[in-house]
Amino acid sequence: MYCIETENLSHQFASGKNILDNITLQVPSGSIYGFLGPNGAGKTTTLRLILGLLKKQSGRISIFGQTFEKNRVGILRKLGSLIETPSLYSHLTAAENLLLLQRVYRCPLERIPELLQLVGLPDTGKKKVSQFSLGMKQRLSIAVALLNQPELLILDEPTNGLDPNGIIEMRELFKRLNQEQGITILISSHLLAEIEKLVSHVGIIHKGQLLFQGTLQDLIQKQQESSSLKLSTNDNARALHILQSSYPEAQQQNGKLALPPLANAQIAAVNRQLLQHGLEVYHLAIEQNDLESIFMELVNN
Ligand SMILES: Nc1ncnc2c1ncn2[C@@H]1O[C@H](COP(=O)(O)OP(=O)(O)OP(=O)(O)O)[C@@H](O)[C@H]1O
Repeated sequence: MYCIETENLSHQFASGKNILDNITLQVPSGSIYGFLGPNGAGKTTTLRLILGLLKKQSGRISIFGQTFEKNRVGILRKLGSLIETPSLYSHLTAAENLLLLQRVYRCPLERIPELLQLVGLPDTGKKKVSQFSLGMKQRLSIAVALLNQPELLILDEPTNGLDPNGIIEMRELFKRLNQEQGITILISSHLLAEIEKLVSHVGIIHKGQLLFQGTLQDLIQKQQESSSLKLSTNDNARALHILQSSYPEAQQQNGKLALPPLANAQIAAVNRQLLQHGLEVYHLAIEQNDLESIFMELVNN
């Protein structure tokens, strides 16, 4: 069952250009779904449409199995979000900010110190939000998003402005919320490396088109399929000529020769063949693209 499902979601701003083109997003219940794409890809626009912050032009959006337009209030009650700049009262403290919303949501008062502890802001006391760093504001905004005990969290680049330690802490927090409280999390980022240790599912968007959607495992599978046997010798041009008789797909790549991934016996045969032709083999190894290069490959094609 999908917690969020969009079907053929398209969007244009005044320029008339399609910013989103038939996006069919499927976020499984209980997942941590990484929504990835470079700057300007259309991530925020998609998330704003899902949250009803932008008026939908075409396509279908369902959340918790319900059509968004028909069940807006019920859906929003079970959802927490952090989109773009957090809206906080800068002349109030962290606890005062939460207190205001605690009254709106009518949740227990004890939830405030609990949440401040959870997001790593237990000691800000009388400090006003105007004196907070960007990272502290991000943490407080996450506390705000968690106040109504949501079943679904939608977070747009939530680690923006955090230092490396803060990023790790946030990642741990999101993991805990997912594992211990079963909260489904949709999180956007332009850096795969930042979320690959966190997510169970990935969607990759570029220029308004969804280029890939699947489990992280599916993406890793893609990575393994794109591995290659790399070698270098004292005369790569001659080695290439020799190898192309058995492997026509062999090619030069960044100063090395690249062949499809081979089994050990075939690798040994390649080595023997080159030695028999009097070549010196300096390097012979299977190299895997890292996930980041798979992402860049998808985006650049
Ligand atoms: N209100 C708007 N009016 C016109 N164009 C807009 C508006 N909002 C976004 N865009 C354009 O839509 C495209 C997608 O923007 P969006 O903010 O959704 O991308 P993004 O993937 O979230 O990027 P980033 O990581 O930089 O936030 C961009 O080309 C942007 O300039």
